[in-house]
Amino acid sequence: KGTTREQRALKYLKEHAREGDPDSVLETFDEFCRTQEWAMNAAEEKGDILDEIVRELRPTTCLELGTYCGYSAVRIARQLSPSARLITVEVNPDYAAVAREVVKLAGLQDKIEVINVDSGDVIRELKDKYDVTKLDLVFLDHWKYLYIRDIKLIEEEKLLKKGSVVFADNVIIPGAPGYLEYIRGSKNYNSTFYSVHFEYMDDMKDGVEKSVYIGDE
Ligand SMILES: O=C(NCCO)c1cc(-c2ccc(F)cc2)cc(O)c1O
Ligand SMILES: [Mg+2]
Repeated sequence: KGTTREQRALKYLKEHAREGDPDSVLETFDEFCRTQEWAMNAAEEKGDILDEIVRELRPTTCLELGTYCGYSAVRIARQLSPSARLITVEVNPDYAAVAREVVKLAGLQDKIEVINVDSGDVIRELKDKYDVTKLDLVFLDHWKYLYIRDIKLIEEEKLLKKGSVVFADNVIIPGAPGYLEYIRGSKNYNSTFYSVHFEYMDDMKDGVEKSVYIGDE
């Protein structure tokens, strides 16, 4: 076909979603994944939990690791207040290119910055290069073996404050080696596990973990 699944998804969104309408982009993306081709978006059930976290937390500065096509970036940013923003990091250039288009289609390019780098490099630069003081919300959804490395980097950089939320996808499928043990064993977090369906698969169970930072700043 010469096109990638992500490019086919973008084409479908451009043809079927209402431009400038984030809700329409998300609904259309879910429809694509249920009727045309599966994709590793956070999807409806995980998305509803993410929506609730954003509504309750009212974050000013959000960091997402693992943009993919921008589904969860749009999901987060559509509820952000006017001055709030989301920095989303994607190491794969093809995914980042599609994500930028999806963000633009949703009309959220003023709230979302897609950065095509390795998460380990950008976390060290957030304060100096990206003008970040503290992170109110972190969404971990990138390579699963990097969750543990990157949460330790985020702590090392003192980017969390009391009440900051770290939300992790896929803690069951594929699982994030060492992450659950680390975060649940740490006195600096209060963690809650949510049993959810794996994206677009009503007969498969995954899990997400919400951890509230209560440690020293
Ligand atoms: O690797 C993932 N994300 C980082 C790369 O962008 C990822 C993978 C899967 C998945 C895929 C294939 C399968 F068979 C099982 C799990 C699901 C997800 O939600 C994910 O976030
Ligand atoms: Mg995921």
